[in-house]
Amino acid sequence: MLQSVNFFTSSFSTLVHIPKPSSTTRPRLTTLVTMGVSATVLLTVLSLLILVDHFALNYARREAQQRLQQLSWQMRDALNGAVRRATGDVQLLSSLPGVRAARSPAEVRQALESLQKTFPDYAWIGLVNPQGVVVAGTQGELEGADVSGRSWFKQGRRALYAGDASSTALAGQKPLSGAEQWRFIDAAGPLMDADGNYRGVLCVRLSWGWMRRLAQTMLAPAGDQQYSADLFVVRGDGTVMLGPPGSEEHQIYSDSLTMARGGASGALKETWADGHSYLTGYARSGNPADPATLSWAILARQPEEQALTGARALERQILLLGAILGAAMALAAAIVTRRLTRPLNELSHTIEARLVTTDALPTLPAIQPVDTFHEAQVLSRALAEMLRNEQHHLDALRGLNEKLESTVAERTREIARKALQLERALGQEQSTQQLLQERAAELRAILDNAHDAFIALDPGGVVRDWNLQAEKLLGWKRSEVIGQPLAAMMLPLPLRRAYERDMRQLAESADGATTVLSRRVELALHNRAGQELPVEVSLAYVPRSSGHLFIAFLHDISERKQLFASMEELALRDTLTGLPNRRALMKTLPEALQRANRSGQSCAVFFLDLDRFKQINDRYGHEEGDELLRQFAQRVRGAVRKTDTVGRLAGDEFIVILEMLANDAAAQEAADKLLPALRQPFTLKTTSVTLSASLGIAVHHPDDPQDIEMLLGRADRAMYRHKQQGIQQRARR
Ligand SMILES: Nc1nc2c(ncn2[C@@H]2O[C@H](COP(=O)(O)OP(=O)(O)OP(=O)(O)O)[C@@H](O)[C@H]2O)c(=O)[nH]1
Repeated sequence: MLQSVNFFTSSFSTLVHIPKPSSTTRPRLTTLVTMGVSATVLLTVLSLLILVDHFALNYARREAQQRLQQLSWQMRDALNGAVRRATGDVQLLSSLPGVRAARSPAEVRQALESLQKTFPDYAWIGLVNPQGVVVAGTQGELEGADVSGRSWFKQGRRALYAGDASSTALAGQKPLSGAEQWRFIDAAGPLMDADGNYRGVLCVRLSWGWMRRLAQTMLAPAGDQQYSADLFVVRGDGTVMLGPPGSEEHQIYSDSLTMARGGASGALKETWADGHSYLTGYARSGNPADPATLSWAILARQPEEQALTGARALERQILLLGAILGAAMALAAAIVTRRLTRPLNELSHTIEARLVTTDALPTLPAIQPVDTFHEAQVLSRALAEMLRNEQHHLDALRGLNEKLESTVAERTREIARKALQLERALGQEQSTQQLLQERAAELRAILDNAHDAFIALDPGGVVRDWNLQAEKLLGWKRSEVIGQPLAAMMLPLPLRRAYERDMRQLAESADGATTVLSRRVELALHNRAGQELPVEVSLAYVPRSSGHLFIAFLHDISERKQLFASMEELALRDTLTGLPNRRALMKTLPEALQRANRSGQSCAVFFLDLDRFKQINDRYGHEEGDELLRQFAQRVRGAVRKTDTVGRLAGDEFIVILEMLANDAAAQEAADKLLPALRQPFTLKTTSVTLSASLGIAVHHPDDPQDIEMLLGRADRAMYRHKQQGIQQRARR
């Protein structure tokens, strides 16, 4: 039963299609807007931070690299300047008359020492004679020493030369005053007299301490503020000449070194052998083609993290500032949003309050307009208008509801009626179903007890049903054949093809089905043992919704066939003598003629007729006559070959068919043998008789026409002539 619906028990929210607000699951507009604005502000600040951070770091890195590059250039220029000054001083000395035309070593020494005073970092200045022995040296050092093996002496003989002197080169000699750790820069050049004659080699030895001080000055330009960078001066073989503690006298490898050696200058970021990342400025001093210069690499490096210290500090400041700014903006957004959405909130609260209080009231409460800003004003007025409309609709719906209730009641009664009808129909359906089941059981029983075998086939020739009689007749159990193709199981091969063709035709044409199905056909099937079984089949066609069905009743006709065969046998036998009768002879004789034609060997027909047989009948009675006929037949049968045919034509007339004759005379020979045998006495029941028979011969040659009437006629006429001769002979006697 359907329940009627009262619209006026449902709530106002249902009528105006506004679902009741769920404050626990749905966030308020204020919250959403505040969260949205805050998230936007935070995202903006964060993006700005990332961008500023990225650009600040890149800028700081570039700045640091430029500083380091400039540092390497300054060091390079300082080294070049020092070497130029030393070689220039060698040239200056060689041009001084006090040196070129000195009369004593003391005079030379004086000139040398006055030069040393102008630049205290000259550790030693000396003049060497052409043999390589120091003639004069500042403070008398090394005078008399043999320096012919030194590079600067060998190179300085030919042209201006600059090179470094290691401690090993001075091994075994006392260190020069002011020298630092046995390391110097040597500048040497030839000394020529006024006439251009070679007078020896001048050497200026620059202390390494000068270079170290220069490096310190560069790294601490303001004196108290140390620039946290390392300076490397690297000789051509990669050995550090000047560098941070622990690196000197060791070889280094880096990309910047390779670049500097190639003559390039610049700055890059690279990882050094200690695994740290450095920014490195690089440059090369001197010129490899000029022996008066030092072609060394100058590297200025700074750990990347140190180079970016300032940028990192800026990064932290921006982060802090951004966080404060973001929080402030989010707070501001929340305040502004709250103020903006306040009218909407008021409207929402008003509606919620109405929704809660007016559920069961027939009249809807009014909505007060909100005038705070335009959109809220429009919204509140629209809602108020909508509510007025809804009130009209409510009134209309009330009327409709009353109509609907009566309609629903009517429909409910209608449905109850239909349900009752359906129930009855179902009851009928059940009884029909039961009837059908009973019919099916009856049919099954009929089929199983039927005298004939029953087989049902689907359109594909597959067995669908098989009764008990079919099991007995053909040998297969029902369970074995259901679902199997019939033809493959029990039809001989030639029949199977015809069967399949017929099945196809039946399946394709309904007309074909009726023509085939209206007939009874005899078939020879194979049973389970493989024996041939003659059956008479009557077919029926059962159309169904899901594919038609062929049903066949098979009747065993073995007995009928045997009876028919024995009747046919009887019809061809003479009942008195047991010999083939006239009908049989009329079938046998054409076959014998055909065989003669095929084999090419003649055959012959004897026409035999008993002489005066009527008298036997008349004198001794018919029974004795019959007996005589029987014995006569046996005697003829015994006097010819087994392959020859002996038959009784009628009364006392007999026919003998002789086949496979070697020649025409053979027939006569057979007759000559037969006739004497027939003249022997016949012992009957009451008496013994002797008689004769007349015999006519007709020979059929292979090429003769196949005319049995003509052949029998010839034999008959010959017999007649023979009989006439017999009569005449008896008359003469
Ligand atoms: N007992 C007996 N007699 C038969 C049978 N069929 C025919 N006959 C008799 O055989 C006799 C045949 O006689 P015919 O054909 O006149 O000739 P026939 O007496 O032998 O004289 P010819 O042939 O001229 O020598 C008839 O009297 C028939 O009744 C039979 O089945 N049994």
